[in-house]
Amino acid sequence: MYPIYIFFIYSTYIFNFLTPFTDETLEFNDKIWDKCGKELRGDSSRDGRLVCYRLHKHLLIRKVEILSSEPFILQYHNQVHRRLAKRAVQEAEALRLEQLKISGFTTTPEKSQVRAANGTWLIHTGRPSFARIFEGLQANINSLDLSTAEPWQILSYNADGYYAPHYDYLNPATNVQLVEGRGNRIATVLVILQIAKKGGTTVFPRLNLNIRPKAGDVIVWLNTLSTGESNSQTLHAACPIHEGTKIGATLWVHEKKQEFSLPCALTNKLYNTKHFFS
Ligand SMILES: O=C(O)CCC(=O)C(=O)O
Ligand SMILES: [Fe+2]
Repeated sequence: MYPIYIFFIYSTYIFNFLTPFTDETLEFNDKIWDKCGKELRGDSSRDGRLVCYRLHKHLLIRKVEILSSEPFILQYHNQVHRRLAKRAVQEAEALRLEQLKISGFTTTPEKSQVRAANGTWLIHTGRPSFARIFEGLQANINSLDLSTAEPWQILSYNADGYYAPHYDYLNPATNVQLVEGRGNRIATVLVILQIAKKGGTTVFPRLNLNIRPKAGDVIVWLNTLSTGESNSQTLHAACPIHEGTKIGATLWVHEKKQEFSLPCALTNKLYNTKHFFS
């Protein structure tokens, strides 16, 4: 069992050099972008799996869709109220969003960067709307302790913006301090604050899944198997924006502190619904 870390060193919040786990040269080609324009439902088309559950604390009904069971990908519908999402967009726009540097490799020189978006980091409670969204997420996602997440990463993609195929799982060799301190990025929580008029879906090419969320939806997925190994099926990308601006805010949640809510890997390498909705 992992030692329990109570304090995290804030100096690890200097993140601009963080790299997604792109050791293998990823295909950055039209085949992946082709999937962007399609209705691809992954394995969720096999049977209807819309799960509704009641949040006891707030007496609210939530609708959660299981988009993929392996890896586990959930869409929380209308998790963030429209007005709150709008206020968060205004707060995000008032921050200094700049082209965040991120390194990686692509195979086409004209798209030589991994991401074309403006963005910034923001601590969880750094702005009132973001603090409320964070609190709402924590009340809904019982199985993850979000306090181990890195600060919000707010991304604003304008026309022609995109985020090339990548894993959120970090390369432990190049992110030693963060991975040793908190473990790797076990989960990603992506809050959609504003959608583009055209384009900008979130695609998981290896799962044949192209997600077209609404503003206020939250997509949650697990980047690892329950053994802690990275799951290469989680390769994903933000499709190019053709019109309008897409704004999202991501929490990358780390392994440490999740020991008691998620299963040990004694028999089963995979997570399932009971770990999320019990
Ligand atoms: O904006 C998206 O659709 C994807 C964002 C993403 O991959 C991330 O924040 O890690
Ligand atoms: Fe990502």
